[in-house]
Amino acid sequence: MIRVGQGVDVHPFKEGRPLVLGGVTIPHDRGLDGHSDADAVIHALCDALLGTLALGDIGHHFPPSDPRYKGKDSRFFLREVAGLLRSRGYSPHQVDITILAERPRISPHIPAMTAELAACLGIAGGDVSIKATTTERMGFTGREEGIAVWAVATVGKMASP
Ligand SMILES: Nc1ccn([C@@H]2O[C@H](COP(=O)(O)O)[C@@H](O)[C@H]2O)c(=O)n1
Ligand SMILES: C[C@@]1(CO)OP(=O)(O)OP(=O)(O)OC[C@H]1O
Repeated sequence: MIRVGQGVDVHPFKEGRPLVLGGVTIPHDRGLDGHSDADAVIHALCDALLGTLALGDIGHHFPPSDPRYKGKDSRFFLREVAGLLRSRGYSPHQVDITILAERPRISPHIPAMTAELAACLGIAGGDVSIKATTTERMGFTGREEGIAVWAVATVGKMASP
């Protein structure tokens, strides 16, 4: 049986922090603020994956009040979420992600991000779709106050051993 989940994450820009998206550090004059490395791509994807089995959200599993997650590489959260799904008999099948950002240009980094996410999830690169769009200078992303990410994921029941 196939199940579907969706997730959204938003982080504000902050000067003096690296910009990490999809497990990749992207050259830019500022990064995203957050308790972890603030990788909004991975956070939205974790929420989509958790949504497939109605398992709550990333903050429920990895509370921002927990000092263990301060500055944490978000690939850790993604691997943990994939493991949680597998422990319940489901594996990630396919993900589709849209990044809303006026700047920087995301498209040159999509191949590296795709490889990172596929490796964390144990799926083929062809099952990871990442897209980017500006919001034509409108709204908080258009004013470059932050970045927003939407993600959809499907998971499937694993064959019994
Ligand atoms: N931060 C971004 C935003 C967009 N792109 C790429 O540019 C194309 C055109 O974007 P529009 O917002 O004008 O539709 C889009 O198809 C993306 O491939 C990008 O790389 N980085
Ligand atoms: C990732 C966590 C980890 O403490 O913190 P943040 O980096 O602030 O990111 P957010 O998207 O607010 O999700 C909540 C937390 O799980």
